[in-house]
Amino acid sequence: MKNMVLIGMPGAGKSTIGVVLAKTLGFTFIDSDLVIQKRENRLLQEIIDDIGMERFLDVEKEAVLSIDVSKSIIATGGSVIFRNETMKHLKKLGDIIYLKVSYEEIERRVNNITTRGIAMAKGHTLKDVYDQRVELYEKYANIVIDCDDKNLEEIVKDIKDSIPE
Ligand SMILES: Nc1ncnc2c1ncn2[C@@H]1O[C@H](COP(=O)(O)OP(=O)(O)O)[C@@H](O)[C@H]1O
Ligand SMILES: O=C(O)C1=C[C@@H](OP(=O)(O)O)[C@@H](O)[C@H](O)C1
Ligand SMILES: [Mg+2]
Repeated sequence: MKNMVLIGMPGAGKSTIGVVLAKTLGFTFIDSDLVIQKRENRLLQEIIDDIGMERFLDVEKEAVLSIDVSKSIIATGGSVIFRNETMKHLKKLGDIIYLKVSYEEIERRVNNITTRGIAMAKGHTLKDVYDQRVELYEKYANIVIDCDDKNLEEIVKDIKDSIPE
């Protein structure tokens, strides 16, 4: 059975919503960030600090390519859209669902950009990251869920309602 893949900005809710969605559908939950951390045996921020953004994206790619599952919700990291090969693999696994959240709301939620592990170019602000990524999230998604002003339960319902039969 097909999987559902959640994409979107850091702080969009991929990990928190993904686990609840999986539970209500009877699916398995996978967070690609945890796959990376287990393979590398260290935290995301430590990897990014050590090898830099570009090589982190390759580490992320290899971790995602190792995911071969069915009937699962896959929460990805926000930077997953930067490697086309990574996204091709995820597309093969299932529907790509973009959790769309306004910049203002992301800014409210993400107040630890230097420690929560964001793959961003030197000198870039969170706004630069947002503006650069939005079109990529939209390009790869086949389902877009507007998440502003909605609680977790409402978003889970919207995702379930959006799934093609
Ligand atoms: N719909 C929502 N409304 C308000 N806060 C939310 C919502 N979804 C997630 N959050 C909060 O945003 C933060 C980041 O969520 P997280 O699932 O870690 O995002 P991601 O995995 O996309 O980076 C968490 O503190 C979470 O409680
Ligand atoms: O957006 C990013 O650059 C990243 C987001 C993180 O995941 P979340 O989106 O779950 O925070 C994680 O994959 C990594 O540290 C890079
Ligand atoms: Mg997450």
